[in-house]
Amino acid sequence: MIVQKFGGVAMKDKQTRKICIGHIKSGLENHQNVVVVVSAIGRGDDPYSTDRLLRLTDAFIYSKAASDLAASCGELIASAILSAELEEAGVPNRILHGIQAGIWTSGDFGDGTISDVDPTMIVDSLQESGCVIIPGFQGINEFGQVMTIGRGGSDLSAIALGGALRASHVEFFKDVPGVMTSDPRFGANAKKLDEMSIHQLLPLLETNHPVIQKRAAIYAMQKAIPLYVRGIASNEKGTWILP
Ligand SMILES: Nc1ncnc2c1ncn2[C@@H]1O[C@H](COP(=O)(O)OP(=O)(O)O)[C@@H](O)[C@H]1O
Ligand SMILES: N[C@@H](CC(=O)OP(=O)(O)O)C(=O)O
Repeated sequence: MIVQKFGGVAMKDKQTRKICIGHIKSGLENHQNVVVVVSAIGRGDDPYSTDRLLRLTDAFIYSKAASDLAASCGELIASAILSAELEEAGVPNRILHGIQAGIWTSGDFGDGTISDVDPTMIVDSLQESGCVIIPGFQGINEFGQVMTIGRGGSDLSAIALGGALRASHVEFFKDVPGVMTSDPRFGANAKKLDEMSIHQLLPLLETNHPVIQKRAAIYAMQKAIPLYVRGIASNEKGTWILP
């Protein structure tokens, strides 16, 4: 089995989600079981993006718990939409969230830490349907409250699930063809790397907009989980990041 993670850009609209569904179908053909981790749709001012949800009221400064609950809805909405569009494309699937997904968190609202992953319900669901969708960026604390796990945290959700499920690897679908020598937005000379170690990746994550969340990469290094970063829009080979 593999874990596939689709971020806000991949989930942007029905056209891009059609491409995601093509990748999920290929994942199912090649690996039988696919756990799909999704982020909230779009970026910035897009209606259901994380930034937009966090701006729903300035009163969120008085309740981090309420702010986290609102932010977590972006990934829930994205999961529901992708689930329906997968069914439309003939791919049966299940969504698990909250306590069902077994991602336990601790620490501060807005920046929770994954303390444990209990994949029991995911494993059970995979027996019924090879495709299980998990909303990224969130977990449940010991009091049953929803917590988010830091911006870009769906990468961490995907990697933590990959570790707990012993996935052969975790795939990330990005708006770049793979990990490049530098952020291609800031220079045309950036070259795609075919393979690297997680250790070699870490310095490239010291930026405001890293290709993978740094905390997620460190988790993958500690748990020795192989990662594959590839472009959404093509079948061009991406970048293998090996532990
Ligand atoms: N070394 C790098 N190689 C490729 N992309 C990079 C690199 N450093 C930063 N990036 C940025 O990472 C972005 C992709 O990550 P991100 O937007 O977080 O994906 P997601 O949609 O999954 O959240 C690219 O658009 C690019 O600007
Ligand atoms: N939606 C959350 C979590 C996330 O990981 O998003 P993305 O995969 O689109 O970077 C955020 O914006 O921080």
